[in-house]
Amino acid sequence: MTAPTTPLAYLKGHGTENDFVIVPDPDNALDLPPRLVAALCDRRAGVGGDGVLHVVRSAAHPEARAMAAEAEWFMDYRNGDGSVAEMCGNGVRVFARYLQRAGHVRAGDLAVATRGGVKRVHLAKDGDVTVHMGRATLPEGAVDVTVGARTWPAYNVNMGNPHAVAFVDDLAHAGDLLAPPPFAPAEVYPDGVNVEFVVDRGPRHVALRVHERGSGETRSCGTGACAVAVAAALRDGADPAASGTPVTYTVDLPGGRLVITQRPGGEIEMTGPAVIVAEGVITTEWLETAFG
Ligand SMILES: N[C@@H](CCC[C@H](N)C(=O)O)C(=O)O
Repeated sequence: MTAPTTPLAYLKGHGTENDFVIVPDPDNALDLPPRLVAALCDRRAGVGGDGVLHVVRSAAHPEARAMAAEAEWFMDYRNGDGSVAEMCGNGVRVFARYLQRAGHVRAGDLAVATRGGVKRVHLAKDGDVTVHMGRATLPEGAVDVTVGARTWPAYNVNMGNPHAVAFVDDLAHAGDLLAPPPFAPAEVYPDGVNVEFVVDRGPRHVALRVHERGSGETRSCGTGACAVAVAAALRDGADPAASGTPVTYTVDLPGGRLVITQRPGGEIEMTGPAVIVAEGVITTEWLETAFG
């Protein structure tokens, strides 16, 4: 793998305004060091985005080779600071939309390999995209999240990546979210955590703000919306396994709306939009500066 030194094709996309720089690289020929990812995501000196979707054939990537028989394409997701994350729910929808646009897949059902396992996706040609996100896990142990003088107990929900979900009276209580909200005990999330602040909007309808690990406050987080739906169902005593019926929450985020359904077997589905905004070329001059 080599760091790119010739013009680099990219696209820009978003899902409920969680925005991504998409870098197609089917043969995994590019080295994308954290510094380059962070430079691409820079909103003033780069393209701008909450993260990078590196599009690679599963067979060409050491982390995805074992999934190649099930899913031809691997979403190598990176946060805006260049760090690697296990999963990105909005990213998977945008990734699928890119594959459709590039002619790699048709509308309908497909599979995408991620570090969080293979995700089944249903892709409508001009409509929303549904991702089968798998089951949440609920690691043991109480967690508190603090902003200023306020501290809340949080639900610890893992969607392949870690989330701390705090129900608050007012989304403004989350403050400016310019830094990761402190949590305790520190050892619960040794690799950091995504933190969601949630208010009720009505029956099975919530709204949230999120501070994402590695990206800061974003306009949406798909895994975060799923974690919030799981936490809300626990709080509300809405157990799909016990009732034998699916439980659906509407989740409003600053950048749009996601609909999250938990099936009786625990499987979670997320539905929402996925948009390709632009495509272009990163110049050699800029790449030299980014590596300079
Ligand atoms: N925005 C994503 C989550 C991206 C990864 C997250 N920041 C992490 O580090 O776990 C989503 O839509 O799920």
